[in-house]
Amino acid sequence: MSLQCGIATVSLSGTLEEKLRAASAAGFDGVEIFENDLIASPLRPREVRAMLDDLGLACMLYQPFRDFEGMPGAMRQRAFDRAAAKFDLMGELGARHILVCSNCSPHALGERNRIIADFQQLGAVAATRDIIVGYEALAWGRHVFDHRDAWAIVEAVDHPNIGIILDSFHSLSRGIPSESIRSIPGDKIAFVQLADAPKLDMDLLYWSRHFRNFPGQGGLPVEAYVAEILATGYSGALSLEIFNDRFRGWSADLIAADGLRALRHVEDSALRLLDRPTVAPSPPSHVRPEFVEFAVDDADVPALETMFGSLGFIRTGVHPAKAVSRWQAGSVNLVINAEPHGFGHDFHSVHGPSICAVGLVVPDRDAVAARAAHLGIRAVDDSDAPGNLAFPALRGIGGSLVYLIGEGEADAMWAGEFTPTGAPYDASPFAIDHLAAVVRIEEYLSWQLYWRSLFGLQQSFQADVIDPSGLVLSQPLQSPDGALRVTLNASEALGTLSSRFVEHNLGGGYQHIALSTPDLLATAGRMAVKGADILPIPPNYHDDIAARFGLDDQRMAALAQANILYDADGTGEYLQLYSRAFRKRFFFEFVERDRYQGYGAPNASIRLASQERYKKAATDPE
Ligand SMILES: O=C(O)c1ccc(O)c(O)c1
Ligand SMILES: [Mg+2]
Repeated sequence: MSLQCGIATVSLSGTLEEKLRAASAAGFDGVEIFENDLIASPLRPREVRAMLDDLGLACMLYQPFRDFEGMPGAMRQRAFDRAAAKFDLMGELGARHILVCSNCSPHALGERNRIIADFQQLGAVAATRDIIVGYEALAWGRHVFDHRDAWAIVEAVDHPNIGIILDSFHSLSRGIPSESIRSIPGDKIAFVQLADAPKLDMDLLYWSRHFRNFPGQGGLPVEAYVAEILATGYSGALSLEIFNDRFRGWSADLIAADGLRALRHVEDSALRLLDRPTVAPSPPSHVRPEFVEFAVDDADVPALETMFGSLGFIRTGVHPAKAVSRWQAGSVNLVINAEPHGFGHDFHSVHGPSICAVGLVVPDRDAVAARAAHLGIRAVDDSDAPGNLAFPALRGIGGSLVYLIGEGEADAMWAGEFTPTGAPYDASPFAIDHLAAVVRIEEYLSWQLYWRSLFGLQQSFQADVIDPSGLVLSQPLQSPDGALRVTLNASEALGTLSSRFVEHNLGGGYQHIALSTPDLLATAGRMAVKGADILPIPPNYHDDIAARFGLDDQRMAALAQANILYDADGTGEYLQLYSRAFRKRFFFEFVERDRYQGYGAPNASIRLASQERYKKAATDPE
């Protein structure tokens, strides 16, 4: 079962025409016409209707109609006159449903019987025009600000043309229990608007008007909210109503495509909560990284091999016919792709030396591919696939690829692609801890939705990191068992390392790979012997750590000498060491994680300041 999908025009950037085209191109069934978008448009309502018909979009809702119920004296008649004018307009527009949001006017009377009587009278007018009026409790309404009160009113009104409109933001921002929806019969729900939002402690109106985002991009329990709505038997549309400053400043087409993905995802999750059949396979129960592929050219290969070797990797395989090699340490596989043709080459031409693909192991790769298709995530077909890896690949961050490898298929893949070098294999005991990507600020929420909807990753708290040149946002995402961790970083400030990366790379991409090791001091010692190029950390930092955590002098001296960063979260400890970047692009982090759940956020600004010192180093090749 799938409900119709809608989006409010206020969610998208551009003119009304651009908004409608974007909604149609993304595959929505209809739109909510937001009044301001219509008022500001040169198109007359009939022309909008014609355009909607051409685009195959329904006009699902006209909204908002403000300050209607409980108006005193002459203002009451004005409210009814305004309503009649809007009903006329709806006739031209082809809209059957209108949203009346709870009154915010200081003049509004909170008298319940008056409010009920007003809606009964409005229902009578609406009935003559076959219009359905939905009453929405704004979280900041003057007298009605809770959907339970709105429902009590609608129930008492008891008119077939008056229903309730549920908007997840208004309910969930106030922490109203979603179970309260159970008492509403599905056919009294006139319409459903969905929005998520980051958890912020903020004035409700400001939070709603600037920070809403798509379900699956924020921190509100929208899935359970939708499950309660579906359980009522509601059969109308699910529609996105997002007020977000970044959405207003970004491509309507990209935002609309994300919106449809978000709706499909939230409906799928809600059906799963209800144990009902769904259209798409579930997110994989387990996902872990198997390899990271680097696109370089011939000239880069010696330097990259020197870097990998100095960090403790060993070349264990070479492709029999291609300039492709496999490097291993512990369970980590790195692939160097310097082929003069194919995907890696094309990627390098655009982005320079960079990470062009990651390989992820999942229990059932066809199921993940089918889920991706349902979510509108593009698969890369065989003809443009790099090399001849016989695995489905999906479009990933910055145009890189995500290879899907079935559980138990990796060994055959390596054996089929690479001739072993026979190099003695006593490499460092590394495992991939996390993949750190940097994306444009406008795409920051988009990539969160990608990882959450497709792979079921969960978000933890966003860190605000201070780069010497501005603020960087960092959002960790991880699979429920912690086997795949991704951090997404983005910055509005032009000079930050994140922004410089996006600029040099011509778009987002993976900036560093964090590898875990059971003994970071020993690892650092081995790297020092091999001449690894490590990011120096200033002594002031270690003086502070010594004072803050009371570590003993000997241990502190060893960490300082090895340029290791330290953090503790009350449960466990986290040690971090960074390589210098390769050609100012990507770098490695090495971590020792002892029951610690975070990513060393307090150290990020120290690391960024240390990297900043190399920003303009004259000796660097780029
Ligand atoms: O912010 C507002 O005023 C507003 C208007 C209409 C809505 O449906 C809504 O949820 C909020
Ligand atoms: Mg709303």
